[in-house]
Amino acid sequence: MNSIRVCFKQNLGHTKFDIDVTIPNKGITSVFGKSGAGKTSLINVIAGLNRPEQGEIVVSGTTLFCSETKVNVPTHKRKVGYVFQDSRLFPHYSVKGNLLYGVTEPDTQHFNKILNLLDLQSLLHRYPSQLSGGEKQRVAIGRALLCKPAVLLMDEPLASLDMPLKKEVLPYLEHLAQEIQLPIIYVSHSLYELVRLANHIVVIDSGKVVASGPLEAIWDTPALSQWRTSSLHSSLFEASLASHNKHYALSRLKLAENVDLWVQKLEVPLESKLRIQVKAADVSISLDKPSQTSIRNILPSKVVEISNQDEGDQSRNVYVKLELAEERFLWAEITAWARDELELKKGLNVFAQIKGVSVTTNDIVLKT
Ligand SMILES: Nc1ncnc2c1ncn2[C@@H]1O[C@H](COP(=O)(O)OP(=O)(O)OP(=O)(O)O)[C@@H](O)[C@H]1O
Repeated sequence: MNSIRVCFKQNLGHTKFDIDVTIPNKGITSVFGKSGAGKTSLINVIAGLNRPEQGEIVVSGTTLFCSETKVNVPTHKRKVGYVFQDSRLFPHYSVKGNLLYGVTEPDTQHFNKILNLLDLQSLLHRYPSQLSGGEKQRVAIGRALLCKPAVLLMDEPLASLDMPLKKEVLPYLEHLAQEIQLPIIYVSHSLYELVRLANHIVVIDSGKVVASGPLEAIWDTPALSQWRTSSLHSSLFEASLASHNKHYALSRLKLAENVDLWVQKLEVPLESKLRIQVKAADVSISLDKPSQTSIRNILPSKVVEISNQDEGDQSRNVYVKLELAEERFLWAEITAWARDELELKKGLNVFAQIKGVSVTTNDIVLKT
């Protein structure tokens, strides 16, 4: 009942799709994978734009497609909102006309809520040709939401925007995910968008699901690690805001029982749930507990893995995986020289050090 089940088999061109995945019925699920992996085809099956040869699609207890019982709800009756890469607004309709297109039962309260969420009031009387790319996408999202869908499908909605415009639209998407009780399935191949937006991730390759789960759990698996360049090598944590130190403008985040991290002060309420990204390059390792140091975060941990950035090249930096608590791992990037001098090996107890100033608000995303 409280999930979205997508199970189907279909041959499209050279790709043999064989998908069987269950997606949570809330928050943002990112469908992630390289170009041609099958991301768009997956959401098109949910929307009814692709009809699979075999399978079952169920959204919140409603069967949209079942090959066995011959159910195939037509697209316009599926209660599915769809936002494409390009906004696909009607050029001869004003923003208001575009927003209300497809609305069968007017609901002023809902209309005003969506206008506020996406900040569309001042655009209502403009025409698409008078809007920026980011504004067009906000209107397209509003139009999809005004039809009161049971699920919102978004196919790389930021792909056609350049970085400044992406940054302009992203906060709206973050805000939307917190404010509307609606599952969003978000196709992307951007790690940046993934970290900012996704609660859950489904990684697709050649028409098959290679990983599915909460982002923090999948982040460290081979399904995603192959996407990370060395500058993006990092650890992801779910954390809650435990306290503020107003005097020193710092906030304390709880990563696990007895594992706290001081970061630059965050303007969010206590106990907020956050996602935090700690770059491996900002973590150093000490064998003894440093006593007189400027570094605020000194976390007892154990070495569980040492991997080379480039196997066989001993001169390069290495990545050390440290266990902070059960199922809480932190990556440190150090030189091969430091690894040898500290005689690091699996099972060794060490201290991880992270500067309080190295984790900034850019590395922290509010989840609730
Ligand atoms: N209607 C179709 N007919 C034939 N082949 C198709 C059709 N739709 C998709 N395919 C093939 O299925 C594969 C997956 O395509 P899809 O568009 O779903 O990938 P994608 O992951 O969304 O890619 P991109 O990120 O480039 O949009 C590709 O090899 C594509 O050529």
